[in-house]
Amino acid sequence: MTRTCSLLGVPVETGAAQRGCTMGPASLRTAELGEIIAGLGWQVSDLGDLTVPATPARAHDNAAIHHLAETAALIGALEPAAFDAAQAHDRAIFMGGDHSMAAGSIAGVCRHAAARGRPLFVLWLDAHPDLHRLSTTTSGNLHGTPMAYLIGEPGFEAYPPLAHPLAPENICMMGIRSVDEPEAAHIRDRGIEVHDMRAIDETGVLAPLESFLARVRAARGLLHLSFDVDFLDPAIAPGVGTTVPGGATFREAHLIMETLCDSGLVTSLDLVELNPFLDERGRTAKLLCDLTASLFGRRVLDRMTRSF
Ligand SMILES: NC(=[NH2+])NCCC[C@H](N)C(=O)O
Ligand SMILES: [Mn+2]
Ligand SMILES: [Mn+2]
Repeated sequence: MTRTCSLLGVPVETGAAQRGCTMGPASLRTAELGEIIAGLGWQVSDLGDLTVPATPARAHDNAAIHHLAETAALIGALEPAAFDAAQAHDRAIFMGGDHSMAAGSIAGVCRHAAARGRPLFVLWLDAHPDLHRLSTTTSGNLHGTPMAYLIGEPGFEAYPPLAHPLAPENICMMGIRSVDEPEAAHIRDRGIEVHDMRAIDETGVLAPLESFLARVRAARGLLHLSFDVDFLDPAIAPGVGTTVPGGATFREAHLIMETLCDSGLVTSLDLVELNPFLDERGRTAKLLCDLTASLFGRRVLDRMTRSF
């Protein structure tokens, strides 16, 4: 039977410092994400873009925070949409949008996993852990907070209540190379598995990934991949507002996607932080499509000549 895959656009940029991520879903569609996945034998349904109801502004004790009400409304709208998409399709893709949306997509997928009686695991590919509480962010950019919310850190009363927190031991972060002190404290205290770029330089991506996948398999878990564009080196992926030098290479990223494909464990995916306003002739959008193709069964060596 043909396997099904849904695409949901989440055009939000209120969690970031710079504007532009609202164009992310359109850019991924222009780069033919849906057509590429369909070409690999999947039945693809584009669910269109999420609409988020307008809400009155809300203040917070932390005066740096901006767009709090918008972010809370986004999470409230995306959680049920993500739950429905995951329930109805074999794979669900959430096209961002800045990374604040992961608070809603992963919350919905967590509820879906719980409904199936399976634990949810998250592979977080990012330069940043996005583990700020509302009280610790100094930038006030709420794309720096979704992971803290999802693991049930305190102080998130302004966000929707979380029915199914994510177990910190079910998270694996790779590519991390920009961490603020309060985030480092959470990583230590909550025992989150983090492979920073130094570790990847030393071990490569395969060994830590395989051992995480073995844990997911042993627990009969569902696996969500949250892919922040700034995981990649800015030289190959310039279309993002929070570039950090020294990111993952083209080959490392494809190896991760192919290994995930072989595992058959990934059931949902965020593609976040794509900022087409900063991109160069669509090359970052095209690269994200190619990486997603590897996740859905394309072999990189078949298509090394594809130009972008
Ligand atoms: N999703 C992202 N790109 N997050 C970047 C966050 C950067 C920084 N830690 C902050 O809180 O402002
Ligand atoms: Mn991020
Ligand atoms: Mn990031």
